[in-house]
Amino acid sequence: MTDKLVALVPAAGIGRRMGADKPKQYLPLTEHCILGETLARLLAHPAISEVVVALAAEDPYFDDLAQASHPKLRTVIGGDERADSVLACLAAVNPDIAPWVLVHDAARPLITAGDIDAVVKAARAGQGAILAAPLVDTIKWSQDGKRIEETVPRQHLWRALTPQCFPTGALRLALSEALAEGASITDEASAMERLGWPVTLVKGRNDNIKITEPADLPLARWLLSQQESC
Ligand SMILES: Nc1ccn([C@@H]2O[C@H](COP(=O)(O)OP(=O)(O)OP(=O)(O)O)[C@@H](O)[C@H]2O)c(=O)n1
Ligand SMILES: C[C@](O)(CO)[C@H](O)COP(=O)(O)O
Repeated sequence: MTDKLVALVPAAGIGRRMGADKPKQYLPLTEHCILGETLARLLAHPAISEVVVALAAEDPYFDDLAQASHPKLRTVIGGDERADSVLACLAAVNPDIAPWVLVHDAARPLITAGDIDAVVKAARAGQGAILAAPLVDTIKWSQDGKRIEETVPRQHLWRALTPQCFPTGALRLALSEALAEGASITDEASAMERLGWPVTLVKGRNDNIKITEPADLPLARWLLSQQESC
């Protein structure tokens, strides 16, 4: 891997669905909180030269993290939506120096070096790639969330995960345009898809969960113990 690769970490969310007394990324997980564990893994990866983290304005927690003063780490102020936070990170990256970025949710602390390598390799072999997981359940469509309208074929459906790896300049353009046009953008690939950009799917590990609700915390701790015994 030759070109400089910068990791962008949106970490400015409030964790509404977690319903804790602080944003979920600061809840304890290992010896680190969720964000600390995510950053420790990204900072330890040899292909990642820098990590840019988007934080909420006046975040009172970040400075207490062990990783806060790491020389490879920079912080920016995030925005109202995840895409605004990613765009704020992108504004801090020079595409001439770092032509590729790797966007990874703070809330996915179980990311492994192997999955990072796989998505970066696929991205560079094409024009961008994301980790994803094929759906394994039978899928129902319901308008009102009560009565089933139909069963949807699942064979072409995937769940988008992170990291997602794209050329820096193209991603900045795609996100800026999408937000300017009021599109709902919940991951980087969806901004690139709007421009007809080819995005490669890379099957990721099942343990790369996004910690979203209270039950995800004990699950994440158990998955972590299984990674440690691998
Ligand atoms: N304005 C926002 C919203 C989200 N995020 C980040 O985007 C990632 C994925 O978002 P999600 O898991 O949905 O986190 P929250 O938005 O905090 O959760 P909720 O939707 O339950 O409030 C998280 O690392 C979160 O901190 C962000 O940087 N800026
Ligand atoms: C990017 C993402 O992690 C893909 O699964 C996810 O879309 C971000 O979380 P959100 O709940 O959609 O903001």
